[in-house]
Amino acid sequence: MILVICILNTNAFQMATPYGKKEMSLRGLYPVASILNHNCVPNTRNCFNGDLQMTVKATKTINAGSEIFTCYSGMLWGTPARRLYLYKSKHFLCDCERCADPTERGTLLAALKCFSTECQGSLLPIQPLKTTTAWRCLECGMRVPNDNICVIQSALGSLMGSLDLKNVDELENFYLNRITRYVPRTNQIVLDLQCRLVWELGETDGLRWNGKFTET
Ligand SMILES: C[S@@+](CC[C@H](N)C(=O)[O-])C[C@H]1O[C@@H](n2cnc3c(N)ncnc32)[C@H](O)[C@@H]1O
Repeated sequence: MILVICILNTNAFQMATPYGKKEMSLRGLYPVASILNHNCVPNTRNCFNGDLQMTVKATKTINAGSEIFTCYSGMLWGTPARRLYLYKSKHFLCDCERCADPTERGTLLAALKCFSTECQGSLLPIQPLKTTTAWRCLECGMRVPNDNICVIQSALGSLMGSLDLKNVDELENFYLNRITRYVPRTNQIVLDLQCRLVWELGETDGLRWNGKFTET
């Protein structure tokens, strides 16, 4: 008899929270859960107990006969980031409803600032399921070729890579004073910074939430 065991997620997954110092990188073998297909709006979430046993819990009503989905990628990543990750690590291009919606259900997670200096609008992919799609400003309609978008995305990646994520003052300063010069507040980078800051300010000794973290 051949027993086939699938690895649910070949990437190290994090216990507790991806932002905390208590995080551990582990790999797990979960043969039943590994059967689940991916959707960017999944109807389940994975929970782990202290013995690392996994429970798959429904997050909404799942009618009989409907497919049970998990999410292989980050839930708060924008469509280009999710699709690239899924393609590189799982070898498929997701074409779910969320990926097909340029606004991602109005969340604008991948939005970039319009290239026109007179415009305050957000750029979004015109055809998000096409990897080389041009982007267009929701406000002024300006069309930007995909190559130019890639340059900005790569520069943002380098900018984020240069940040010391453990330095709360640096993170806070970057969040309050710099990042929104480059991307709209809806962008996944802003959300990620907010989550990191909430975690660090809430959980680090001496940095308890004290009104220091204020929106401007
Ligand atoms: C962990 S397996 C999932 C179970 C697999 N569908 C099976 O039948 O054994 C992961 C693989 O399933 C496929 N897959 C999962 N979700 C998908 C989706 N939304 N669209 C296309 N392929 C998907 C991809 O080939 C991916 O690498």
